[in-house]
Amino acid sequence: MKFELLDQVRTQNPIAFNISNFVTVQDVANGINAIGGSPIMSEEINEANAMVQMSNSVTINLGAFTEAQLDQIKAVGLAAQDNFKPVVLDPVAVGAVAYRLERCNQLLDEFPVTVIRGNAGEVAALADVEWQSKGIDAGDGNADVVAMAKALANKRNCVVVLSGKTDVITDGSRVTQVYNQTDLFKLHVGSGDMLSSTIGVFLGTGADPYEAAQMASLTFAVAGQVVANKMEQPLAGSFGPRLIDELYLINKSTVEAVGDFKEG
Ligand SMILES: Nc1ncnc2c1ncn2[C@@H]1O[C@H](COP(=O)(O)OP(=O)(O)OP(=O)(O)O)[C@@H](O)[C@H]1O
Ligand SMILES: Cc1ncsc1CCO
Ligand SMILES: [Mg+2]
Repeated sequence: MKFELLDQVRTQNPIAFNISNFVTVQDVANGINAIGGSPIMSEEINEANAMVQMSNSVTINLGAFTEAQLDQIKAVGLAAQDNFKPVVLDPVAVGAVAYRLERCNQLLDEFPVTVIRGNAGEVAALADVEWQSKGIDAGDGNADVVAMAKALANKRNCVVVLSGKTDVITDGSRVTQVYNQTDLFKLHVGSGDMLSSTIGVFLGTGADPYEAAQMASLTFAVAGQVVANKMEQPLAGSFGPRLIDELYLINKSTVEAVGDFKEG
């Protein structure tokens, strides 16, 4: 685990370009700022090239895209490819809506992505594995989550972060599992979006994508667990702002001390 990547994020303050969704954009922007990145959002195709060129990474969240916006998303993806900028893709609810799955797979055919971050239902859908997704949530299934994360990583030649009670990070051969967690993540809509954009910030340091995804996932999970442990009462409404505070306060020593993971 490259714990020092957290310090690198703070020193470099990478510009993290996000195509976000209107539901969670504020939490995503503040989360990026708190961990040490510099967020910028845009939905305008005419500035797609400029946005990508000035940014250190791109995070594409498919939470609430429209058909019209797909042209911008494709332009951004192709610009990232041309400019060697890492891309995180968050395939929101592709396991629950066939239209989303079709458009997401089309995008993945059109440009390469560095990391796909989704819940089990989303990863299953992209890996063609049987699973019962539920809206934006993971839903239920019996498939082996490590196997399907690896299958997707190999299919799309990228790193996959499959989030859940345990987070699975894989490049198709290596697998890391992060055990830190709190149920409060599930009560805060957009925890997953924030995890994806946090991965984008770590990728913006120029670090190896697998190592960046590992350390971003561990830092985010530890931050949530630290907040939950400090809360007098586990309340959904105050978890969100306190998570942003902890993303600001968290340091390498805390992640090293509290981090609970297995690398393989
Ligand atoms: N069952 C669970 N118990 C504890 N933590 C969880 C659980 N499921 C997910 N998490 C944590 O919640 C965070 C967000 O992951 P999740 O899988 O909920 O993403 P998501 O479904 O895309 O969320 P959202 O739609 O709210 O953005 C991750 O840090 C993950 O570790
Ligand atoms: C609730 C919701 N609907 C579309 S995106 C989103 C936020 C979680 O990604
Ligand atoms: Mg999600």
